[in-house]
Order: sequence, then C-alpha cells, then structure tokens
Amino acid sequence: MRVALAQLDIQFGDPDANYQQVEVAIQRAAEQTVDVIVLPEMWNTGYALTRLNVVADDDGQRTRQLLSKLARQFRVNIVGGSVAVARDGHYYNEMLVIDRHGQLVSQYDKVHRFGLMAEDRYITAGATENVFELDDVAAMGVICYDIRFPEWLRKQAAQGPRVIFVSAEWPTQRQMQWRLLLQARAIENQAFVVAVNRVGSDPDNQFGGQSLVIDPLGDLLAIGGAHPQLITATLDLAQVERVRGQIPVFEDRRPELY
Ligand SMILES: NC(=O)CCC(=O)C(=O)O
Repeated sequence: MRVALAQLDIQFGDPDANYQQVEVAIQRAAEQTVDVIVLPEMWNTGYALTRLNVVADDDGQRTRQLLSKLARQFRVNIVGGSVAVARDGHYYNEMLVIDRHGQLVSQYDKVHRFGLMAEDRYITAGATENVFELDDVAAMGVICYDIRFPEWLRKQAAQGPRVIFVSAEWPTQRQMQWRLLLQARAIENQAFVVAVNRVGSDPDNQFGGQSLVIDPLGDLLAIGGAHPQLITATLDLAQVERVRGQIPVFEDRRPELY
C-alpha cells in the first residue's frame, strides 16, 4: 500500500481557499500513483470554532462531493482527514473515508474533544468506531487528541486493522509527545501508523508538521518537515503478520483482567 500524506497549511476560516488547495494536493498526490491519500484535521476551516455557523460544511455535502469526484477521477482512496460539519444544529469534527470508486466507506466524528483548543465548547463528540476496509485491507482512523486514549485505539485495533490513519492539528509545543504517542500506538497495536499533521499557524497556535509514517515495530518510515509538502511511503503490509506472529500480543491479552 503506497500512501501520500498531504501536510497542508490550512487557511483559518476560509473554506473556499482550503477546498481549492485540497483539490490541488490530491491531484499532485495522484500523479505519484499512490493507493491512499490522507488529509489533516479540520482542513476546511481550521479551528475557527467561533465562526462554525458560517464556515462549517452543511451535512458534509461539499466535502463528500469533492472527495468522491476526485477519488473516482484518480481511482484513489482518500482518508479525508476531518472537516467541520454542521448537522441538525450541532457541529462535528468529522472524518470521511472515500474509496477509489467514490463511495463513502466510513464516517467518524472525533470522540475525544480537546479542551485546550476549546473543542468541548463548540463540537459535539462522536460515539462510534471507525474501522473500515480500503482495497480489502482492514484499517481504522482516529483524529488528533484521540491518540492519547490507547484503549480507544486498542478496542478497534483488536478487530483486525493493519493500518491506523491519524489526522491532526497538533501544535508545535507538544511535538515530542506527538511522535512518542504515535510510535507507542504503532508498537502496542503492531500496526502501521500513517499520521498527518498540518503546518502554519492560526491566531492561537503554531503547527510544526512532522507528519509520520511508522511501521509495526515503531520505526519511522517517513517524517515531514515544518513546511507544506506531500510525504509518500510504501507499507509492506505483510510485516504486520510477521510482527504479530513473533510476539502475539493480541492473543496474549487478558481482557478479563482489565
Ligand atoms: N487538535 C487536537 O486534538 C490537538 C491535540 C493536542 O494538541 C494534544 O496535545 O493532545
């Protein structure tokens, strides 16, 4: 599985500019013949939470239309990062996953809201899992702060995913935690982690990129810089079985004790 991570500088509260740059990024990634393109968190608006009534995507329609069209056009799977979505009087931080045929294969609302960036005041939390298949490969997706909750990832990883996709807007001052948390999630779940962070800044935070591709042993396959860029990597999916065969943590678990 060849993946491309679109490490973007998201324009604060400017959906038109962001939909345009995502279209360009997907075109560029598709030119590199990848299987999956991954986008960052809240890429349509950034954390413009006080203006969600104006900038959030109504029922995710604009996002679904654009990503489905591009997925079909370039025959590429898209883990659509997350976008701010307005639905039934609530706002969600929502990941849409679209397959090569343009079909929506999963829709996930961020479960853990990050209070330090005021998400708990504006965003409604999701309550459903996000396990799906792309090209017959079991995968799962979480959003940013979710990675601090290993039990949430484990619950889903135990269902078979070999790749964990992560979309984030993770500020620079906790960059070291970003890398260590992701490496830990890869090692404990013996899965690939494909994690894309944004770059640039908003009125409250700076974002340092360092998007990561990590193998099931925790080794880094690719790491982004602090500027907008496309990062690509190839995942040898058979490595998951090799690693799980050697140290069978999923079989050795004692869930009856914890
Ligand atoms: N957007 C987020 O969820 C940020 C999470 C974060 O920065 C953290 O330290 O956790």
